[in-house]
Amino acid sequence: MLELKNISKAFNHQPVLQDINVTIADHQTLAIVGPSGAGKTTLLRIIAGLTPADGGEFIWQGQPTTPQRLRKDGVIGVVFQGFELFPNMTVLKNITLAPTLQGVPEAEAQKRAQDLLVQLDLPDQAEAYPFSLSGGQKQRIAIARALALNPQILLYDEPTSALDPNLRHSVAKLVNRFKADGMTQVVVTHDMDFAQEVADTTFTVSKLGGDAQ
Ligand SMILES: Nc1ncnc2c1ncn2[C@@H]1O[C@H](COP(=O)(O)OP(=O)(O)OP(=O)(O)O)[C@@H](O)[C@H]1O
Repeated sequence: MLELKNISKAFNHQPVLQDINVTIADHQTLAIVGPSGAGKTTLLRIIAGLTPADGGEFIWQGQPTTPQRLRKDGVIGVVFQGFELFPNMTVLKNITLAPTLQGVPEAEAQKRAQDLLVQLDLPDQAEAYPFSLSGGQKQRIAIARALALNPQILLYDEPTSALDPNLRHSVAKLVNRFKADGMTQVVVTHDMDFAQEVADTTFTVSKLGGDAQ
């Protein structure tokens, strides 16, 4: 369980998040929803250790921690909204790069990547480059890349927004399949139908400080 207590964040003295208290329960899916500009992505980036909070506490399995430490320890994996695959690398290399940089032997990283590709229904794409893949395939590669580091919490930023609307249900099925396998997941989304399909708990971020300038 990861607890966030009194998390706050401002950009240019404009408060975006104030006193956010939310618990990410083990083996469940938390949906973070709220209006555009409310700070959903900012909250996800704070949890991922990509944006520092201005204040607040993080408690992981009962112990105080920081998101930067969780990220360093491989607790958290992130699937970015635009997938952010490396365009000059094959699918296989996209998935094995981070584990090999962390010292996992190449052969072992490749074996895990191949297993993930099978699991995600992309067994024949290992040597393909991202440009040749559909949006749905790119997303599954981005998920495989995040899973390659064996995270305990998987975060997704707007997983349906870059996809054809009719893929929404297949993404929801995937998220629910991971949950059945015991994964803890956090999904930032503005898509309430999607949130309803996947979430055990929904956390609404309210808009502070008016519209972005
Ligand atoms: N790096 C930054 N520098 C300055 N302002 C930022 C930065 N990142 C986000 N903001 C501002 O913080 C506010 C919240 O942005 P954020 O992207 O977290 O909202 P969101 O709820 O995810 O919105 P959307 O649903 O439109 O993606 C916005 O006003 C945005 O302009």
